[in-house]
Formats: sequence, structure tokens, C-alpha cells
Amino acid sequence: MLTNLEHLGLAVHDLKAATELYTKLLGAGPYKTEHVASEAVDTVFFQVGGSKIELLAGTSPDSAITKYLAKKPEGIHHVAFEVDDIRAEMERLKGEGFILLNEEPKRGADNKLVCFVHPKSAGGVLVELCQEVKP
Ligand SMILES: CC[C@@H](C(=O)O)C(=O)SCCNC(=O)CCNC(=O)[C@H](O)C(C)(C)COP(=O)(O)OP(=O)(O)OC[C@H]1O[C@@H](n2cnc3c(N)ncnc32)[C@H](O)[C@@H]1OP(=O)(O)O
Ligand SMILES: [Co+2]
Repeated sequence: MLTNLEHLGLAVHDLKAATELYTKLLGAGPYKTEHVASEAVDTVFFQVGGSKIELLAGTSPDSAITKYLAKKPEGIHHVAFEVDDIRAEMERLKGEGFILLNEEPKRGADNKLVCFVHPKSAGGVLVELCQEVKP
């Protein structure tokens, strides 16, 4: 079961400008920034109640964010849901006919294991599953 709206991922060209904009909009600054080399992205996270806003800028031409912004305007890139057991949810979603973009959970930002679901199988929305990595 998907238990919480963990974050909205927003694709941006200029991370510094977007950070300033969202700091003004939300009335509070980010709680962390993180480079995720495996996804070729720089991220900035804001807490909003029980959910988060994740700003994402691509750091290479191969980044999913760079490719996305070559075709689409800045804005919502993906919706991320929290799960308790990511492998069980991956199996369940596969059984329901969703197309998973990674066969194994991979390390995401903010201490999470993640898996992406292809937007073609999810009503045109790129979905991310997130499970917190326990210390
Ligand atoms: C920081 C780590 C992590 C976290 O912990 O939070 C992140 O959030 S990383 C975020 C960046 N990483 C990813 O997005 C990885 C998963 N994405 C992918 O594997 C690819 O981006 C993709 C979804 C498979 C698309 O790649 P590709 O097929 O190469 O791109 P195309 O441009 O050819 O698109 C095909 C098709 O899909 C539509 N599309 C692409 N991206 C999105 C999107 N974000 N939302 C909705 N639809 C999307 C695109 O419009 C094309 O549609 P058609 O034109 O109708 O064919
Ligand atoms: Co994300």
C-alpha cells in the first residue's frame, strides 16, 4: 500500500533561482541539498507538513531531468509515494500491469530506496516509490 505523499519532484533549469522562489512561496527555506550522482541531479528539499517539495536540476545531458526540460517546461516532473516495503509494492504493481523502470530498488536522495513507474502505465504521471532506509 502507498502510505503517504512523500514528495513532489519539480524539474527546474536554475536551482538557485528556484530555491529562492520556493523559499518565498513556502515561507521557509530548504532543509537539505544533495547531489545524487546515480541520477545526475542536484536536489533541494523543502518540508511542507508531512510531505516535501524536491527541486531537481540535471547535471549532465544524460540526466532524466535535462532530457525532460529539453521538451517540456519547468514544473511537476514526478509524484513520489512512501511505502513500507518497496519490494512488496514493486511486485504488487507489476502484478497490476504497471511498468517498473528499475527491477531492483535503487538508492535515491534523502536516505531512501526508490523505484520509478513508467508514466505510460500510470496515466501519464511518472510515479516514484520511496522507502526510508533504516540506520
Ligand atoms: C534524486 C533521486 C530521486 C529521488 O530520490 O527523489 C529522483 O527523484 S531522480 C528524478 C530523475 N530520475 C528519473 O526520472 C528516473 C526515471 N525516469 C526515466 O527513466 C525516464 O525519464 C523516462 C520516464 C523513462 C522517460 O525517458 P525517455 O523514454 O528516454 O524519455 P522520452 O522523452 O523519450 O519520453 C518518453 C515518453 O514519456 C513521457 N515522459 C517522460 N518523462 C515524463 C515525466 N516525468 N512525466 C510524464 N511523462 C513523461 C514523454 O513525454 C514521452 O511521451 P510521448 O511523447 O507521448 O511518447
Ligand atoms: Co524524487
